[in-house]
Amino acid sequence: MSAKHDIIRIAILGPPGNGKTALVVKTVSGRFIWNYDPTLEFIYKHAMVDSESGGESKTHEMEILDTAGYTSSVDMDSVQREGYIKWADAFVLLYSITNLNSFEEIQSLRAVIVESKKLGASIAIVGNKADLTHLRQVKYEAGKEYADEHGCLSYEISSRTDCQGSVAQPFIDLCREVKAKRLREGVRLRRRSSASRLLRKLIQKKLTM
Ligand SMILES: Nc1nc2c(ncn2[C@@H]2O[C@H](COP(=O)(O)OP(=O)(O)OP(=O)(O)O)[C@@H](O)[C@H]2O)c(=O)[nH]1
Repeated sequence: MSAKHDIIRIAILGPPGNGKTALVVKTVSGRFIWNYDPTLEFIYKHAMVDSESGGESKTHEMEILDTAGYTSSVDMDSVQREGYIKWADAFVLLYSITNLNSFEEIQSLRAVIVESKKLGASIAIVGNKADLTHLRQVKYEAGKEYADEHGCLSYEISSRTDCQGSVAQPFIDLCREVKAKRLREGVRLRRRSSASRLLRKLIQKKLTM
């Protein structure tokens, strides 16, 4: 069993009806389901094999929170939203390419997350329902440009038709990013504590001279 700090917590946020539950169900079970209870909120525990991570395959253990049952980020209880943001290491902000409002909505959500997560959040901007191109309201370039501009990962997916496993990619990439950040942070903290140990020794030496 892995240590608790190896588990990556990912919250899926976004306005309703754009496929948060469909995405998480597809990712963890490989199945697409048409109808869900919109008021349910779940945490799914999942392990995902990452075969491209540095040659040998690695497993990412994650908890995925499917948030549900609110009508917009403005309506979402701010305490509840703060709770989600505090809980998560990384975020999937999900909009539908067929719904321009949903794209605007996730931009407000990103701003709230960035404001709250002082240490920097790992965020994937994900456009769902890519199978419905005839109903497209958000251009591929618009999603990509927005994500690039704000240092986020970006994807277009279809939870319905995906059969290549690409719905899993945002989760794998977020896990890689969070693990790399933790590694860098660990090295920085170790460096800082050995530097302060050295400083303490020098001061002690000076005092005893
Ligand atoms: N065509 C198509 N339909 C999708 C896709 N993903 C989800 N849907 C449909 O969109 C509707 C809403 O999906 P949900 O997964 O319930 O959306 P949600 O964001 O979880 O909604 P709330 O739980 O109300 O917040 C359902 O009818 C899904 O079947 C997709 O990639 N393509």
